[in-house]
Amino acid sequence: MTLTDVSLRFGGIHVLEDVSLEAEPGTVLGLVGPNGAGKTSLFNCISGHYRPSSGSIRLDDVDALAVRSSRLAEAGLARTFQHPALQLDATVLENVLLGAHSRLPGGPVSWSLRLPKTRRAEREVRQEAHDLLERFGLGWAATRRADELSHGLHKGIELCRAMLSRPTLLLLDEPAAGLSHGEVEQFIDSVRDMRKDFDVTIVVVEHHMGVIAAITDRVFVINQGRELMEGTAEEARNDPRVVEAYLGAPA
Ligand SMILES: Nc1ncnc2c1ncn2[C@@H]1O[C@H](COP(=O)(O)OP(=O)(O)OP(=O)(O)O)[C@@H](O)[C@H]1O
Repeated sequence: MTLTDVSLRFGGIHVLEDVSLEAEPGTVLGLVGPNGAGKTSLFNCISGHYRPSSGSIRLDDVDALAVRSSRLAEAGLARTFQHPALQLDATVLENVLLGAHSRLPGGPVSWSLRLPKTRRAEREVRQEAHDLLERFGLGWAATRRADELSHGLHKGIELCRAMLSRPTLLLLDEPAAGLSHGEVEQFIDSVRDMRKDFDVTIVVVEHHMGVIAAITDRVFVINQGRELMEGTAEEARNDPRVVEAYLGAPA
């Protein structure tokens, strides 16, 4: 994924100013910065929820700004949200299966006719959904209604749903927020596990610097809509400009 000179304005407010960054294939890039820095807005630009005022966004060889946002999943993009958006009255498995919509052959007509091709595809994605739930420690919850489960488990379900679309680029928005200590450990293990077995590039917004240090190859620090620095998590942690941006006073 490559962003070049991405700017975003709402009226007179400059939310992002000439942001350029690159996530190398197969790596994990952390996007960090104080509250209001523009991290979620940048995610919204990549996922097509916001249209930048200028600049370019490329996902591999796809010009993301030339594709309708509803088509970005087919181009390999998946994301999770700060507050998981689940169908609360559906089961965990049904929620995860929603992630497969961009992969299934045919349209609504072939689905309603239940053609052999669509039935076979449905069996395959069900099996994959079960495998993902097992992998992320949620196999036991497959038939439970989502509203019976905790916030931490909702985040795990959302991650399975995103992975079922077989993304090449996965955007995670504050995946560790509101998780218990044990759930944070499980999340870190899940990301390490995903890196081994899936060909996916991950960009993660996260305030929990322990998580950032544990899972990222590089971090991009943003402040007031602009790049502050880029480097390893360790370099960011020791950079006086970053400390100042977070604490609001010279280091
Ligand atoms: N739709 C919008 N209209 C107007 N201003 C917006 C809009 N979306 C975001 N902003 C502004 O853009 C700035 C950056 O917000 P953003 O949510 O991207 O920051 P963030 O770094 O994700 O913050 P946090 O860590 O608190 O989630 C804020 O000043 C916010 O008010």
